Amino acid sequence: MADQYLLGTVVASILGFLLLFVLHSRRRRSITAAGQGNSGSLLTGNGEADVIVVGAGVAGSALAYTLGKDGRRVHVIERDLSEPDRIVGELLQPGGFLKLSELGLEDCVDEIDAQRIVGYALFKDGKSTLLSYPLEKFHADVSGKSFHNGRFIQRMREKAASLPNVKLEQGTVSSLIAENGTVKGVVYKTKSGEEYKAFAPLTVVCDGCFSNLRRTLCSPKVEVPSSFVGLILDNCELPFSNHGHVILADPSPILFYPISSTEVRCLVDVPGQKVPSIANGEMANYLKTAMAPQIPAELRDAFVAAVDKGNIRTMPNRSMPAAPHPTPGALLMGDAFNMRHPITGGGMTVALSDIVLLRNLLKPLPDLNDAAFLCKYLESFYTLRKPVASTINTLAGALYKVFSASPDRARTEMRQACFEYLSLGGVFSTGAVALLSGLNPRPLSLVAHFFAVAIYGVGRLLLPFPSLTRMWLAARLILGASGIIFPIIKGEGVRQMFFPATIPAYYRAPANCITKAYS
Ligand SMILES: Cc1cc2nc3c(=O)[nH]c(=O)nc-3n(C[C@H](O)[C@H](O)[C@H](O)COP(=O)(O)OP(=O)(O)OC[C@H]3O[C@@H](n4cnc5c(N)ncnc54)[C@H](O)[C@@H]3O)c2cc1C
Repeated sequence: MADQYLLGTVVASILGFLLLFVLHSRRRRSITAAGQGNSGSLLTGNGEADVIVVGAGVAGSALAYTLGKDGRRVHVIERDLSEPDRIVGELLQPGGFLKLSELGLEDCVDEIDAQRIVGYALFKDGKSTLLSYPLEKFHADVSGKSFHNGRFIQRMREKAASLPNVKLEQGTVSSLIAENGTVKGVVYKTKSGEEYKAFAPLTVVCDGCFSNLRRTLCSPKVEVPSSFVGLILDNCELPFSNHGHVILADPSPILFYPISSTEVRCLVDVPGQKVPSIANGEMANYLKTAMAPQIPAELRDAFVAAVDKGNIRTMPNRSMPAAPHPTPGALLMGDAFNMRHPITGGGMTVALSDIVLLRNLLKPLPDLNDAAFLCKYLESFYTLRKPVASTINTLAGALYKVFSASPDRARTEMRQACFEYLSLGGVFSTGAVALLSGLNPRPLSLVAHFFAVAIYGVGRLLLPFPSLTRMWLAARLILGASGIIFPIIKGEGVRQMFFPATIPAYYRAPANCITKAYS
């Protein structure tokens, strides 16, 4: 009897101990309220987060919020949680704002002194033309938004971190953890130098244009056609308020747009891989002697004052077509995945559009644990994103070339034709601006407008009296236009860009896919 009593006590103690242990470890596993910079040790061990997001820039913070809102447990690891101060991502196109709204993040442009942008003013050889975004069909709030990039990102980080199932932690991810070709998580270091591992069924790498982690997940073919040199003009009035300003300068364009109620961002494009040195004054000299004379008179003094003030920043303009290696357990997003020349300010629109698509694809999945299935399932993501992403990418590459000066006479004619075509107004400018703004990113419309510009250029050359020289120039113009656009389209993938209908229905319909996979 005493033995039975003793045995009962031991069994009860063991059960009690096990129960306490389970309860304790469950509490440890729950993801802590975000934004507190909690120790990463809470999240080591498989299955404790559903998704790890590397990088909380534009893409990472928007993704963390949207997946968190859908009930996923998200662990975001960001190298630096302080407010970024950079010259990138300061003008969100109206199409990007619509995507931001779809994600429920539209209030992130509130209270940051963001400016409403309703179109562009294009300047060439002392003439200007206004190109309005076709916003008539949209709610009054919809427009382009320009702001300090860091303020916008902090708002999105705060919003993601306000969800109880999102943990936002400061740390630098050094590598992905892979087992038998499947990514299981990441290794990261905190600010104090401690190294941790975090595991999740899905790791989304959003570590931006200088990504160190993308190498195993894609074949990066990065090109750097030019750099932007950034200045801030204080307390100056733009010739056309609430408009982005594009100056078709020589050798390449200069942009102006407001980023707050008192500041105007100026980005001067410098072609090639190298920029004049800022340290020895070469840059200031270049800006004042070569660029300032090409700037509209209303802005020149403020431009020179900004150069003299000395806060000159540079950033390489990179382009990289998306070339993923679909890998179980991991995905690339944002600039780590795909880049285009920033002349059209399309990067954030593509990133946000990709996030909306990914969110929609993941929504019906009850869990993300079957890495092989998820990887196969998400192959559709790469195809479905093409019409939007490739249109914006192709337009950026093509417009940068057309807007840049060239010693080639045919290219000079194409540049002039483009300015005049856009100045025609009506369907000619609206169609092109609808593409640029991300409001109607359709590949066929892009090709139609591009060749309409070329044909307009041919008309300028041949009418009213064609000569042999002009006919030859017109032929070269058409060849030059084809030489600009077709290689970019080829890089983007012709079939996926123009024939998305050829995607097997299996991939296009998440619901079918799940029924199939789980039946
Ligand atoms: C000069 C220039 C101007 C531009 N202007 C515009 C514009 O006006 N409009 C527009 O739409 N687009 C613009 N773009 C493009 C736009 O900036 C990008 O498309 C956008 O910022 C991409 O977002 P992202 O989240 O991928 O990268 P980012 O916003 O750069 O975020 C990457 C994040 O990852 C973090 N990170 C990096 N490595 C690690 C690591 N190892 N571990 C943890 N965290 C890490 C970084 O700290 C950063 O916070 C511009 C680009 C350039 C170069």
